[in-house]
Amino acid sequence: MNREEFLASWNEKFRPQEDGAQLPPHHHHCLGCGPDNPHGHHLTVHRRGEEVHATHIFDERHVGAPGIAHGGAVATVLDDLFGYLLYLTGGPAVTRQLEVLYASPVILGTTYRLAARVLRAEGRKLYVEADMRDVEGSLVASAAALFLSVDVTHFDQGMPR
Ligand SMILES: CCCCCCCCCC(=O)SCCNC(=O)CCNC(=O)[C@H](O)C(C)(C)COP(=O)(O)OP(=O)(O)OC[C@H]1O[C@@H](n2cnc3c(N)ncnc32)[C@H](O)[C@@H]1OP(=O)(O)O
Repeated sequence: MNREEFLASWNEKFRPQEDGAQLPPHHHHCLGCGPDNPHGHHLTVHRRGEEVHATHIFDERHVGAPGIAHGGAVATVLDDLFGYLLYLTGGPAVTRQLEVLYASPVILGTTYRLAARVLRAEGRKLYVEADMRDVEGSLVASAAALFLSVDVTHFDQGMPR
């Protein structure tokens, strides 16, 4: 994606989102949610009140130990889900610090439910937390992160020169 395409989608992404709405992917090749990334998780995320929710099944592309999702893949999904809270807070931010607690192995081919929320905002700082549960409601992973809001020019650093 070039700078012009990225900026063109900016206002559309950060418009107010109704409760229950499916939220837009960060961009089409995003590892967490981009529909056109063949290696990606293709997360589909909805607003539920002041939270964002997703359902996810890890597959063989995400394997760590046999039959079990790689911890980095789990962190990717949690980090990307945090990125959806930005549609509720209204502007871009990036992960400064991410902590993941792995409570149980995440089994490939199994459905998990994820939810994330903002704990508090202090100036540019956004403190967020998320949990991932199996369909019975048992916690399998949780995460806490600090996001820092950035200006759109932050993303110039990754644009082709
Ligand atoms: C289309 C939307 C795009 C969104 C996509 C979301 C995708 C999912 C999320 C991601 O994967 S984001 C990608 C991974 N993250 C990055 O690439 C970020 C890389 N890091 C940076 O670019 C810079 O470190 C960053 C912009 C985050 C911050 O640099 P700054 O120079 O702007 O911040 P600075 O170091 O001055 O810190 C700002 C404030 O935060 C404070 N701070 C920093 N780290 C802290 C910490 N760990 N705990 C508490 N406070 C902290 C710091 O003390 C300071 O406080 P004060 O304003 O009060 O002085």
